[in-house]
Amino acid sequence: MRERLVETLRLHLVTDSALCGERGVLAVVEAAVAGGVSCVQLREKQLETRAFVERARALKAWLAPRGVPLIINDRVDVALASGADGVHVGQSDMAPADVRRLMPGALIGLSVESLAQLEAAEAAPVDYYGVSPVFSTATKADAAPALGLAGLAAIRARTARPLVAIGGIHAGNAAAVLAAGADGLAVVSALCAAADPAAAARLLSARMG
Ligand SMILES: Cc1ncc(COP(=O)(O)OP(=O)(O)O)c(N)n1
Ligand SMILES: Cc1ncsc1CCOP(=O)(O)O
Ligand SMILES: [Mg+2]
Repeated sequence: MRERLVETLRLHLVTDSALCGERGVLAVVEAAVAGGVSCVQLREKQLETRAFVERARALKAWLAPRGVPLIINDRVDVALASGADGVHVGQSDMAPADVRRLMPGALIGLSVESLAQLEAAEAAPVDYYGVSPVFSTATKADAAPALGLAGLAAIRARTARPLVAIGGIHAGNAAAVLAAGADGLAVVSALCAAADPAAAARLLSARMG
């Protein structure tokens, strides 16, 4: 069961519509999945609710027949309305226990930015942690200070739960992040800003061994 979950979380595309540009989010998702992405998180910070639900439904309709789960960032209402597979919440978003009550069978991720947060998170009903951010990143302006590989390793040493590393990850450092204890990698700019997201996903997958 854990192995199956880890396989699902292995290479996680987190979308950014500005970085996807005129190609659109769906086209970038399609290319990234063709290149080996195993899970997609739809992250929309500006979109109005109705458009967010419509985009989520369109992604879900394309991803479901391909067996790739769709996770919604922040918004349980959007996840429920679109039939998404899961929700990713951070430390100030809806509490995981409330997400679990609303979506009992969902895949739930929680961001962990420090050892203190990890200690509190261990009692939460979640499936994986987003270890955030491993490296500094321009993609998220309000990200916590970077943990570095040593910070990731310290979290690895204190939990058996699956860890998805995020923040500044690309083909050049993917192997080192896995070696420090991550089970999966989540990337935004390395895929959404790539000229060829399918080739970028293939390269990342190859570097992950
Ligand atoms: C896999 C993964 N890990 C961490 C995050 C960050 O979530 P959060 O801290 O809630 O910040 P926002 O993404 O909402 O800006 C994530 N999205 N995915
Ligand atoms: C959403 C998010 N959460 C923590 S860092 C981050 C952004 C990661 O973006 P990138 O992969 O471009 O560094
Ligand atoms: Mg959030």
